[in-house]
Amino acid sequence: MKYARDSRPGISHEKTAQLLFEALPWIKNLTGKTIVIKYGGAAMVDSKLRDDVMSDIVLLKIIGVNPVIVHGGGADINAALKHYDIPVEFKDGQRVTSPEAMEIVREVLVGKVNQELVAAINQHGNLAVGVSGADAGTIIAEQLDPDLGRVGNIVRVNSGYLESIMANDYIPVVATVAAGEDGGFFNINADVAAGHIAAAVHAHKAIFLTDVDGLYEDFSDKDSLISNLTLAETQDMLDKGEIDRGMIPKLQSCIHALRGGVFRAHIINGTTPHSLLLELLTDAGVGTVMHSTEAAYENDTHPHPLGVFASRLVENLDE
Ligand SMILES: Nc1ncnc2c1ncn2[C@@H]1O[C@H](COP(=O)(O)OP(=O)(O)O)[C@@H](O)[C@H]1O
Ligand SMILES: CC(=O)N[C@@H](CCC(=O)OP(=O)(O)O)C(=O)O
Repeated sequence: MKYARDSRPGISHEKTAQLLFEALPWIKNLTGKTIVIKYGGAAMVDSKLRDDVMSDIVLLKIIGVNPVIVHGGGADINAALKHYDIPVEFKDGQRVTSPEAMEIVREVLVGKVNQELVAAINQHGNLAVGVSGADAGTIIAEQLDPDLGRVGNIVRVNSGYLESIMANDYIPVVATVAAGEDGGFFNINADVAAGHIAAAVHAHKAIFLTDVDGLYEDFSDKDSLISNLTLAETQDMLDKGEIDRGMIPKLQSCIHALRGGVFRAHIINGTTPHSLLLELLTDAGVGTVMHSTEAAYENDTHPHPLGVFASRLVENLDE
């Protein structure tokens, strides 16, 4: 015999139902669309969090979204380089990559992080396929700058392999090692790769999961989190030179993606539990959204106070 379940502590059945219902227009809008999710090393703080992020991506897949995961692993690469006594150095968010460091980058990104993410997803059913950017010439690169060593500038993305994986209903998980035009491998910043891949697969959205809540106008002022930006405003932020560290390639990639046809780019905190679901399936949203066009900017009501779901629902169902 079982007794009736209590509702969740502090949340009434009505509120739970309301929150579930709120997701409906967002699900309707996202079903069938491709979304590129960049999962950065800064948000891979532990295996529990990583597994939660992968579960959220499985949920998105089940509701009909086509996710493409492009992952980093900068923190793991740093640890491995230190282990082998190889210097760790960055310039404008790009790792200075000697040929011996490139070997470690491949081992960590393709051999470790990629397989761990694939395994985490496949616990929910065999949905994920691991891909190195060098596979099927998916990412082709040339040397970006001799001072950066084996860091690649993306020459082109051949999206056919990724598209065939999605067409067969699998989730591609991409490690950002590129095939070099010189026959070697190149290290590609995962933000940069995500922006190029998003444009190449005609993604509806590109979402960057990191360890901060989004883009701050002034990173030292925690009250300056920006919720919405136009493409021009995003470019302005970069041009002003006030952004530094890992945020530079992220913004450059958002701009690349938006100019390449992606509708919206988001930066959200991957260390906040279920931030992907909160950003994609609730009215309130949680991070920074950059819009490809003025119309996209004008039409967005993010962040919304909870409670506008009803008008949003009617609006979306009428489309
Ligand atoms: N204006 C800014 N707003 C938000 N983050 C910023 C800003 N300027 C610099 N950053 C830095 O960018 C970092 C995110 O980039 P990074 O460390 O490369 O993360 P990931 O591994 O997720 O790519 C943040 O932790 C923060 O220190
Ligand atoms: C050229 C370059 O900087 N490549 C990056 C690739 C991994 C990455 O981008 O990882 P995150 O997303 O965790 O930062 C690196 O070597 O760290």
